[in-house]
Amino acid sequence: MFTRAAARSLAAPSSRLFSSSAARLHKVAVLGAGGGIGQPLSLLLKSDPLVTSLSLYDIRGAPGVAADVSHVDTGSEVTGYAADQLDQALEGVKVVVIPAGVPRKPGMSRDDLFNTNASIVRDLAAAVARISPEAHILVISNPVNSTVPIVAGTLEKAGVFDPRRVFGVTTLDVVRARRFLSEAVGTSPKNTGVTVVGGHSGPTIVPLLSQTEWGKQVTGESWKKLVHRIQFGGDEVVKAKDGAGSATLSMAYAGANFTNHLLRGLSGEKGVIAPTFVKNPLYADQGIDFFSSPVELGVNGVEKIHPIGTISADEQALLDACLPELKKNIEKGKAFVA
Ligand SMILES: NC(=O)c1ccc[n+]([C@@H]2O[C@H](COP(=O)([O-])OP(=O)(O)OC[C@H]3O[C@@H](n4cnc5c(N)ncnc54)[C@H](O)[C@@H]3O)[C@@H](O)[C@H]2O)c1
Ligand SMILES: O=C(O)C[C@H](O)C(=O)O
Repeated sequence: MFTRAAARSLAAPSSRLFSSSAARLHKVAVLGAGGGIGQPLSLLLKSDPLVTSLSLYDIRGAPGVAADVSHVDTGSEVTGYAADQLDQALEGVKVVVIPAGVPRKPGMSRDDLFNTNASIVRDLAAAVARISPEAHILVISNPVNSTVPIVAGTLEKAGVFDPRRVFGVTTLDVVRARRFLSEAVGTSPKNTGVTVVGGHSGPTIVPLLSQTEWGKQVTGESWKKLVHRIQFGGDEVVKAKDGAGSATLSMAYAGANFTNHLLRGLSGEKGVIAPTFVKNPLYADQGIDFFSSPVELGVNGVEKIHPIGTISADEQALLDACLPELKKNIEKGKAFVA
């Protein structure tokens, strides 16, 4: 289960950022570094002492972002790569974070992004398979429920898929759940752990509020409203940005946080647990072989997938609504690669 200690560490990346563990070399690439997420994410990764080298790639603007970020006074080297330099950008990388692709506008679902983003993600994954087949890939581009199976399928076709090394970044759902629950019950988000399982879109986002002492305090209509806000927090931002895109700054925070967790696991730290959307046996017997649940991260990536634990009848109903939608999204991604 997602322990309270692990929950606390998820909310406190900055305190961890400067308490380095093992001195390993971690070259991290950001593909889509010139974008709304890519730029602040690159800045946050430059501040992470576990990142020793940062490789920034985009079809436009990455060398400029790299020049800017490289002046920040931390130890890592930063290099920017132009559109025709993808292969160079991927040389020797340990971790590849992918926020490349188009964001939503009001009125769109994440699935509406599929037609554009599926091929972007597939082509980037194919390049990773060729140049750095042992890299860990963190997928941010939406729709995550489909883009992760696309990345996995692309690596599989290239003969280099290792389920321990492909992750859908669902951390923003956890970040929102902690923030919104802490607002509702008057606690500090740092002490308000929440496990969120399932996928990353509306009804596939399943917060397990009953598993915490604070979450249990929220019942009836308040529970329904809180769950709705966690599931549809992305829409709140899309609406407020009014055509200028979706969450970028909170996503960069969440993406840097999850990357830090992975790097800590890769560095040999024990007990690093975070929910993430991975190849997952929990519901595989129902044809759902990707699922987000608390995952222990270790020197090889996914070390152990934890079960979701005891849930309430209301949460079971959320899960029942999640699974068929998730299955459809996963199958769509797989069919695209096939
Ligand atoms: N997982 C999550 O929780 C989460 C949260 C927020 C946004 N997102 C998703 O992240 C993606 C990016 O959002 P954004 O707001 O940064 O968009 P953006 O348009 O601001 O930036 C996207 C960047 O990707 C680049 N790009 C496009 N094709 C590329 C390619 N083939 N190779 C490299 N770079 C390429 C663009 O040039 C651009 O700089 C969207 O799909 C969005 O839906 C996911
Ligand atoms: O809502 C979006 O489209 C972006 C992202 O998935 C989010 O949850 O903010």
